[in-house]
Amino acid sequence: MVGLLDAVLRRQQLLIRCLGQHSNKKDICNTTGKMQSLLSGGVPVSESDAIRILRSVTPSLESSKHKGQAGKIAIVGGCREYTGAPYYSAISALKIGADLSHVFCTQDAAAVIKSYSPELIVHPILEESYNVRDEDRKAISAKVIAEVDKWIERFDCLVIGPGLGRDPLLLDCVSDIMKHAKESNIPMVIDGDGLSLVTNCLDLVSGYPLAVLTPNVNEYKRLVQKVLQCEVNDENGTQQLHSLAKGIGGVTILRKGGSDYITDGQTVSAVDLYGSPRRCGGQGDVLSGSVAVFLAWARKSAVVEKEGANPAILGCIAGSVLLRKAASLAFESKRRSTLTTDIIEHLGTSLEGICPVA
Ligand SMILES: NC(=O)C1=CN([C@@H]2O[C@H](COP(=O)(O)OP(=O)(O)OC[C@H]3O[C@@H](n4cnc5c(N)ncnc54)[C@H](OP(=O)(O)O)[C@@H]3O)[C@@H](O)[C@H]2O)[C@@H](O)CC1
Ligand SMILES: Nc1ncnc2c1ncn2[C@@H]1O[C@H](COP(=O)(O)OP(=O)(O)OP(=O)(O)O)[C@@H](O)[C@H]1O
Ligand SMILES: [Mg+2]
Repeated sequence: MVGLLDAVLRRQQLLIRCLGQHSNKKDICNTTGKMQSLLSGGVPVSESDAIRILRSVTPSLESSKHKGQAGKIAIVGGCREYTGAPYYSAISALKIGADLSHVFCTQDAAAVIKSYSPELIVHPILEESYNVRDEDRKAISAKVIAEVDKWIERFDCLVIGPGLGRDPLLLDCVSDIMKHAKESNIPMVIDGDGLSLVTNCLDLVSGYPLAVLTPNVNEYKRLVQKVLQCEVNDENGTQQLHSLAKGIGGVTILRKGGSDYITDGQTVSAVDLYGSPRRCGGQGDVLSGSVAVFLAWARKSAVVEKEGANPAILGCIAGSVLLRKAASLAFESKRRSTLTTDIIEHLGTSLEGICPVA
């Protein structure tokens, strides 16, 4: 993989981070067969590279391990309007192999999310403005952060934003949660309404290498406008993505779309393995939960601890590849009626196909 990255990225004078053995450019073009769909300069991750990355970060299952060692993930999201998004993200984390998955959401959302699955640990602690008198806002914010603080150090990764909504009081509380997570060195995957919060307050993530932003087309456009003060330009797409990551400062960005582009401001990788033509809502939420697990696993893997690879990049590549494999399997059987819940049902078999349990 590294040889290919070198060959293509040297043109852009980007610093390459080494992950292992490389195949050559021709092999990778043949494997993906989609070079023309990539932004110029984006480096496609071949199927064999993807498999190597997934295997390098996925931990073995051993009877000596205790509950929690395979990952404790928390989703901050879920409000009156949206209960599906935090559920998709949280259940995906469990289906991939995390041991515990928590959801911090509003009271309205909590009972609904619990009813989807007994596997999730749901904390009904967030508050929206409509439910709170002005004079109580400060006390409510303090209560929310105190509740989250009881747990935060135990988590291996937070996902901020799936179905969070845009209520100002709620977003103020989530800003505080993010500040505490940063102080405690907890990785954060930021998606959906979390990205709207971050776009309006870049300080929440800037300079934090354990932050991963996963914008869709709209979220990316708003980030580019805010940070680079220009419009999205796909003619120069790789360079623009690179500039965006640099502009925010030290975060990793996964730009979602027909191909997923991933950068930490140094390398730009592209995942364009075939997924599914169904664009049902919720696939980005599955991705956020998946990236959270793989990022948490990657931090403890030899490729990060001994070779110094960036766990955020590995987590993004692994999450993107697995989602696409699962979407492809779901589409094979469900065709036009494929839904996000069908894709979630294929996460386990997709990972088992690549990293079988010994
Ligand atoms: N079941 C649930 O609970 C789910 C809840 N979710 C939660 O919803 C919240 C808001 O997230 P979001 O993604 O809907 O908001 P945003 O990015 O503003 O997009 C809004 C509009 O942009 C457009 N549009 C989208 N893609 C486009 C494209 N490729 N190219 C062009 N246009 C495109 C499209 O507009 P339209 O086509 O309708 O005009 C779309 O409707 C957030 O909390 C999220 O987590 C979701 O996770 C889904 C499952
Ligand atoms: N045109 C496409 N072709 C193939 N795969 C795509 C395409 N667009 C998105 N995807 C895949 O779907 C995943 C989710 O991307 P999407 O742009 O739908 O996110 P989103 O809008 O945040 O989703 P959500 O509905 O969960 O909010 C991406 O990781 C990507 O792999
Ligand atoms: Mg989304």
